[in-house]
Amino acid sequence: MSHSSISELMSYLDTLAEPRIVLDRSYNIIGANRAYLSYYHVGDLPIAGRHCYEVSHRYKRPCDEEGESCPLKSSLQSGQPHRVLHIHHTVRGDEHVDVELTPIRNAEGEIEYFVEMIHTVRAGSALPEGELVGRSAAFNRMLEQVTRVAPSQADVLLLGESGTGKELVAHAVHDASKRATGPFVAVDCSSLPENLFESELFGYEKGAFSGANQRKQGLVEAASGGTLFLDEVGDIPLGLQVKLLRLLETGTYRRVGGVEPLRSDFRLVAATHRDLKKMIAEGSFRRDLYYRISTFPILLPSLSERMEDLPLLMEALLKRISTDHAMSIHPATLLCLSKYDFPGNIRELRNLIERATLLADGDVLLPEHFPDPCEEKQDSLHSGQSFSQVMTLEEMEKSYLEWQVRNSGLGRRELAERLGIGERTLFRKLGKLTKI
Ligand SMILES: Nc1ncnc2c1ncn2[C@@H]1O[C@H](COP(=O)(O)OP(=O)(O)OP(=O)(O)O)[C@@H](O)[C@H]1O
Repeated sequence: MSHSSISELMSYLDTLAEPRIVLDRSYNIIGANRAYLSYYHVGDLPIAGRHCYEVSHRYKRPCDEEGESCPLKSSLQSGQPHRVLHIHHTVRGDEHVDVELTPIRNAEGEIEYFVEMIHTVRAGSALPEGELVGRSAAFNRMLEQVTRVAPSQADVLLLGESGTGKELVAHAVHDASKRATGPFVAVDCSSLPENLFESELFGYEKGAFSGANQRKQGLVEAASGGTLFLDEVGDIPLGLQVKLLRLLETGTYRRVGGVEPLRSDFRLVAATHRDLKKMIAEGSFRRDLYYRISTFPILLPSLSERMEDLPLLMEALLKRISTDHAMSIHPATLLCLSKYDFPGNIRELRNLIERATLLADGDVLLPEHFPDPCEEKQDSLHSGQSFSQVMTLEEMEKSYLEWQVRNSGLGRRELAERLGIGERTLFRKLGKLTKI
């Protein structure tokens, strides 16, 4: 591509409101549009010639060498455009962004440059101020799927253990869709008794049964123009599954006691913590309904699969709990909670934090305020027993650091300083909490 064609391309990219850069095959930035320059900390040095991973991530090496997927590498290998969700350092702090790379070929058909398009993702947040927060690889994979499916009309099936955030994700799908200004109607299928299910969902006509003094709108009708969220869809009794299937197939339903077929235009987001395939094998869930609702399944990670998010989640949940003074979390608390497996996931974490804020007299949440997960653990190094058994130097170092975090009474910055290492190194050495 000639110099003048690059300038023409750059002047076109300058007219666009979202950040764009042109890269060569070696991650060098050839040019950036105005939106990019105002969105990222570019400093005083000229942008041309700097590496994309340095400006967007502050990495010293390409993303794939830092354990992330690199769209440039994927695009070079496949010759196709590539899209990934990354967290970038922007002027507003760390943000989830949808990065799309499109290869540009020269006259010989070889890839010479790439245009990188960056869209901010508002569905999730890497900062504690957000609603749906997270920054771990497992969370980012889930958010990437939300970002892909939300703008489409496709029905979504959210699969995950109880308390993993299925309702929050259903909201995020709705908010990022074209129906965002329409209603979001949530139905908890597990709490609806079988005899009320139909009348609640489809409504009823006056006189349909004794007590039906006037016509009542059903939830399906209320969701028209928006999203219908069927939580615990696996709990719908078999007899009613066929009625739901008919509604989804034809878009029509009848009020209880009504004859006229009615139409509702909603997008379905269903969720369950059950294993629907196993239920099909056992005969308690209809196969045809499963295929109808599982167009786009999204697996929500359990909290134990995204433990790097623990500090961020704790901070976010603490902000939501109203206390009369600001509270903080002691590093020893983080350490002990990081070893707990949270069967109740984020809901359990929220409840534990709420209880801890009531138990704490001061403004720091200590392990003793989390009695169940943090009950006294055997501290081998402390008791001196460790020296009678051989352990690797790495294990020894970890035990020592854990003991210091628990017993030194120092904050994490101070402790790291006294140990002569950086804060991140301290927590990396401690194991799971790699991204504190
Ligand atoms: N990523 C997240 N960031 C912040 N808060 C979260 C996140 N995920 C879940 N929560 C919080 O955890 C709690 C449980 O979430 P939610 O009710 O969405 O879970 P669920 O999977 O729908 O649970 P169930 O299956 O029991 O209905 C809520 O208070 C929610 O705000």
